[in-house]
Amino acid sequence: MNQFLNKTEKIEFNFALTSTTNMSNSRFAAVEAATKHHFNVTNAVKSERAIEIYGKNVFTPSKMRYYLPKPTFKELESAIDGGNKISREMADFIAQAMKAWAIENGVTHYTHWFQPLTGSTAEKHDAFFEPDMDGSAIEKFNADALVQQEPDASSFPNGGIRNTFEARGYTAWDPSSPAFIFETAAGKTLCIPTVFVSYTGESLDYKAPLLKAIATIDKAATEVAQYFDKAVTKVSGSLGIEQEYFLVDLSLYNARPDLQLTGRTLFGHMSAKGQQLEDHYFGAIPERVLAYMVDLENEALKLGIPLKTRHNEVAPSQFECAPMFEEINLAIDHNQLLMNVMEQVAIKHNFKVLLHEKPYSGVNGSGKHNNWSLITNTGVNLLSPGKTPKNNLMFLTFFVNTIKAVFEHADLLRASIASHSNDHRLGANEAPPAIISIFLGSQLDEILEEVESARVAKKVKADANLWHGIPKIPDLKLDNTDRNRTSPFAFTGNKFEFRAVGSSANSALPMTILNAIVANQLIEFKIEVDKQIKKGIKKDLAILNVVRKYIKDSKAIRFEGNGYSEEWEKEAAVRGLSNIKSTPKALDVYVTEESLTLFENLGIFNRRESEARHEILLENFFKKLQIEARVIGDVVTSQIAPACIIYQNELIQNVKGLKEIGLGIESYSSQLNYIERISKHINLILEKAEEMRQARKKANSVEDMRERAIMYDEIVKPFFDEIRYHVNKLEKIVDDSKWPLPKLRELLFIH
Ligand SMILES: NC(=O)CC[C@H](N)C(=O)O
Repeated sequence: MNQFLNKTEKIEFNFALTSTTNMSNSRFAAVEAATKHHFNVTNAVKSERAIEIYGKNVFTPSKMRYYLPKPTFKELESAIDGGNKISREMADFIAQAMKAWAIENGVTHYTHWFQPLTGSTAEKHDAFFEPDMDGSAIEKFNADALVQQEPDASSFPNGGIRNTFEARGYTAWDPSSPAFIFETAAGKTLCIPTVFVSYTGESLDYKAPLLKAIATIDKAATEVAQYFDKAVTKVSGSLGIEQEYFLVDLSLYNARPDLQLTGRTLFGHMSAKGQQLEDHYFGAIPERVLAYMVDLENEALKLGIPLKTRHNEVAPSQFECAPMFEEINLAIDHNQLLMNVMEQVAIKHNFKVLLHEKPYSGVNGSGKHNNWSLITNTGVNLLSPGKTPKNNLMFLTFFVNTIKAVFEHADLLRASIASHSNDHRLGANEAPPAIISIFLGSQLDEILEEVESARVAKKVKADANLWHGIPKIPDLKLDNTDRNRTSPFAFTGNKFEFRAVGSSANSALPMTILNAIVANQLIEFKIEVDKQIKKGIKKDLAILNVVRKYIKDSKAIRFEGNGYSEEWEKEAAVRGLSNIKSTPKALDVYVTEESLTLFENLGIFNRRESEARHEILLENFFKKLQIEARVIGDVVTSQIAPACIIYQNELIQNVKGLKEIGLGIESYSSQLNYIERISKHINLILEKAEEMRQARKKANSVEDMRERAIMYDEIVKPFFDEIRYHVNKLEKIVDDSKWPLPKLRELLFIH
């Protein structure tokens, strides 16, 4: 019948459905509002032509060229390309150009835009406006304002780095990521990407170490690439970030304190229909969601974020967007910015975007798959099998060095993706497990077997032309390579896909670690190869010898099978691979002597920075659990238990009435059973909530941050599922009209 109604009638029809229910219940008010939102999809949003709006709000090189004197522009270009320092004088020119461009575009304020260790981005706006001596006003922005600002470092996570007497921190301009205009209904702000460091120079953000890792891998990879091609003078990482997310109606979200405060549902009986029919993945995008996506894409494109792909993901109400590849630092800035834009645009559509890795237990979680590769200044993708045998050896070199790096430092990669929220996702419903392994695909797996075999070595030695001995690697088409969703680190034809990264994470951390360990591996590789060359072994053979050795050494990390299976967990243990399931323990590796030395040698983190970061991550972990525990306590005592008691009282009245009119126990035995069950579950949730509070108190009394985080994980967190279990039982028996929280079926299916 629905299909014959027009939109207004549909809305009225739906009101009629809900109006019989208890409207004083905020859940039903939310359901009603969500239904309205569903039927009021705005048609005002239209896909704009990408080539017309792309980069409109970005101070791109072409805009700079327009605003800058020619020699200054040339100087700036080579400074950015070569990673050289920009002089004060040049910075002043750039500041003037930026100001002119921004003001012409209606911008009133500017801000340094940085990525402190809170996980979100930070900004502090200043107006261009300044009063002049004569009582009028001018608009001012100069090199000082562009290059460096001084936010108070003590109010950001700093892991004890700041001295009590010196709370200052500095943000410093990152010229390799272009300034952009962030536009909201309230106005426009010029945002200048910056790093954030303490007064004493230690990094307090995600970007500074990433930039160091990028420089380190550039140097290490360039030196190795020069074995094959002297024209290579620079190697950059490229990154394509797939972003998974959930959308939930804003009214329903606002009626769920758990979603509001923790980003995930802490209670909720699974909807009878979830993802079991596999009918959502790649399905037709719901109209309201498509309107959101189009709006998001328009805004992202204006900011120079090259969004290209959109689709439904596996779980109901789960979606994905993905941009084209970009240089790593830019890709990460864009992803951070994208997450902000996603939230901003969602509100306009009465949606809330959930970036949490596991908003709903029982359906798929969300990842942020990081597709990483290395590209030379000559345009060669070092992880793409080449057309010539010589290129094949180059490919094998970088491919095998990456595998070896992951093998040697799997625990660091595991730590780089560890968070309280990703703990719920790893190993649950289609997400990669906590065991780091690499999937290569059968073709490449076989090729490595062959390269490793003595047969190839003999052939190569016998053949004057070394290249002919190396097995030919066919031109791999992306679509031809097999896929393995169960692998945390999968090769996909011309790049590695680090799938274990969580949807809410800042990719800078996993990318800092990945680039650092691969750089370190390449440095070691070069030392070994050079040693052999010195001994008189031909360069190509020396390379092949070390590659073969690495293939052998790193075998244990390669796994082609089902990463979800129990057998893999057992086999991984036999192979000696770690399976660290909880964050506080996964983080230990950051402060082992080996890691401290590694990061120090590579110039990425000094000891103090590593230790501070470790502490910040632990603190963040336990605080997030602390918030979840508090929300659970509040909701069960002030919403769930009272609602259940009201229903229980109705049942009691019913039983009394039936008794009064002379009916026997057989007429109200079910009611009695319900009354008892409700009492049992209410008592349990209230008791458990109190026990959980005591456990929290105990954990809070522990000084050592690691110990405290572990206690939260081991003695507080287990209550969450226990309480959830009983709440879900109650949800099933209590009168639907009295249930105070929007149910999962409503959260997942009204959009
Ligand atoms: N289709 C997919 O790729 C599922 C990925 C899954 N959502 C994850 O958490 O990584």
